[in-house]
Amino acid sequence: MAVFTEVTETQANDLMQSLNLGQLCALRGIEGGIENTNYFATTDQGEYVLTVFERLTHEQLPFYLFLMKHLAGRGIPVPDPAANRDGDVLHTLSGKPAAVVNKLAGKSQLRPQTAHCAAVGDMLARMHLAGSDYNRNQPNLRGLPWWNVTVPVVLPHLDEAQASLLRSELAYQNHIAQGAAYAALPRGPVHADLFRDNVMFDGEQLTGFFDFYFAGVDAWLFDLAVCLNDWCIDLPSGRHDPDRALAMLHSYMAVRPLSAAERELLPAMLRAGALRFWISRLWDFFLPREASMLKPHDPTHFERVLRGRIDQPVTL
Ligand SMILES: Nc1ncnc2c1ncn2[C@@H]1O[C@H](COP(=O)(O)OP(=O)(O)O)[C@@H](O)[C@H]1O
Ligand SMILES: N[C@@H](CCOP(=O)(O)O)C(=O)O
Repeated sequence: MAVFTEVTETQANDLMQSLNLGQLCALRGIEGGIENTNYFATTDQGEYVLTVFERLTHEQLPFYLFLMKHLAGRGIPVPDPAANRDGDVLHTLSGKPAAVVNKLAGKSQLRPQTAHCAAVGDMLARMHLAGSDYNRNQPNLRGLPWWNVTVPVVLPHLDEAQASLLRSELAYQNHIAQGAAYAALPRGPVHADLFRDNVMFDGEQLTGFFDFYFAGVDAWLFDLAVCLNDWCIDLPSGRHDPDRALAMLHSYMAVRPLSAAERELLPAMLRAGALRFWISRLWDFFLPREASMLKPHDPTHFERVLRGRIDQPVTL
């Protein structure tokens, strides 16, 4: 269970009251999640999610929280951070930054069909367009500069074949990032971690995107690639699933057609999306933070996905 920081009922009740969200009835730590402490907080007015941020700072958090507010205000189904009477959406609990958002309806669809992939593609494109006039700027903190710093830290833990793949892929991505096609990619706020466990569905109806705490300004195509790598693969092998991928791509492109540079770099960004999560999973696995009962994700999954993207590039 990912409760790194214990929150008492008195602390939670005081926070809910300061946000005018009513009297606390129940507080329950949420299992799952690996980054932050999350609680479901039920009051006499509704159901909310209280998050204590374990890694992100008071300086970084306004970018994410106001992005969610911006998107919610434009009709994208994302959690809307609650403000106190001074308009602040970032609060403090036990000396750490904290926020309260509305609880989304629905549940995650961990075995998605083409209809779910199409719904994600459609909403992802709408979210990109809705975020294009967001006025805060923060890079994707898990982007290329972080890969360059983190790869040397994890390399000593790998066998020679893995280390060689990791080194060569990092070199390839640095090369791609210096090219003209990469510079031409349309950019804006991206979710950057829109895995199956960060989307809610009611049947085939998409009810929300959440967990924006890896968001940042980056290439929109990178966001799409991260989704394709998680939603549109055969899970055991990591192999690309053409039916689900085309469903996602077509519904994305029906809202926002891809540019020539995006079509050209789709194979490279699929590799980048796999590399990013291979590195972070290796980092979590070999250099874990202290946490109660934290279960790191399997890094070898994204090693397989990356090898698949290199051996069988996916083109449009
Ligand atoms: N706004 C929300 N509405 C409904 N459930 C949520 C919401 N935010 C988080 N959750 C639940 O909490 C779990 C963990 O949240 P998540 O943001 O993924 O944690 P972490 O940031 O630690 O990875 C999710 O899988 C989901 O079940
Ligand atoms: N999606 C990432 C890990 C981030 O965890 P989340 O629970 O915040 O989505 C992965 O699968 O490696």
